[in-house]
Amino acid sequence: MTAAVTTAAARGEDGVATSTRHAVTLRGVTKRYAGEHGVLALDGIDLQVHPGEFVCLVGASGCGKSTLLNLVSGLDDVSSGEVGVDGHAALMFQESALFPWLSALDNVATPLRLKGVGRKDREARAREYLDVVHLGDFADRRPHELSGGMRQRVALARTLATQAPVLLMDEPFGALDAMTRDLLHDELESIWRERSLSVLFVTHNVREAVRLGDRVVLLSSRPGRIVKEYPVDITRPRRIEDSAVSTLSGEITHALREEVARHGA
Ligand SMILES: Nc1ncnc2c1ncn2[C@@H]1O[C@H](COP(=O)(O)OP(=O)(O)OP(=O)(O)O)[C@@H](O)[C@H]1O
Repeated sequence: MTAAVTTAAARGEDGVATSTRHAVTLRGVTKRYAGEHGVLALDGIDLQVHPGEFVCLVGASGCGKSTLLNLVSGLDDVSSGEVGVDGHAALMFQESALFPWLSALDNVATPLRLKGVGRKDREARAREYLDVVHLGDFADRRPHELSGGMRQRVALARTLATQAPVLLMDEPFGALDAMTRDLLHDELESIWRERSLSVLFVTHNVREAVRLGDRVVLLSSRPGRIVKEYPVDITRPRRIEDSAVSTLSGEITHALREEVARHGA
């Protein structure tokens, strides 16, 4: 599913709004889940995404990547610190979670319907977004009639239909084969540039992070803390197999391995 939130200003732990100049801002964010053992998922996260920037977040399984996106999207609340989004943010998941009984067109039109956009308008706009992801000829198909890659394209079109300037992407291509993923990297990159979006993209795949990101942020094992940020100064367009992508991916993977070993995960 796609969750869209509007956050005019940062939300602090006390619920008091403060202004933000970045697309996404996290200041001293800590998240502890309630329960008998009170899992500390994130600890003291300071992170900004600049307007128009593509930031990738990598880290070991369970380090709190999804938790961080949920906090930014407003699906969950911080335990302390503050999180802010300048405008709207839309969240896209690994599993497209399309409504199986709706056509591709109606799936994409759903956020517009929820916003109260009339039928004719929302169908015209949903067609436009399906064209953006090259699925204009598949508007009437239902999810089970589409491949995994096509379903993720529909989910991407639905996320874009929210018209959010900030995209939060939680392993959106994790379940796809390498070739399809490669195509979707190209498509996402051109959509991001054409629409000047700000993207916070979570992945397990360090190469994917270096292929896509302006910056890669490495999180430690639980509790998630920022270990290091890597600017990616590799000229675009990039290919995942480029030697410069391999070299930086190797460096980040080495740091990630050390991090995992330190925590005995
Ligand atoms: N609702 C919850 N209640 C209690 N603990 C939770 C909850 N959601 C997540 N956790 C715990 O918080 C930690 C961080 O989880 P999260 O899903 O954010 O990690 P992740 O980095 O996205 O993991 P993965 O890479 O495996 O998807 C994990 O230890 C997880 O078990």
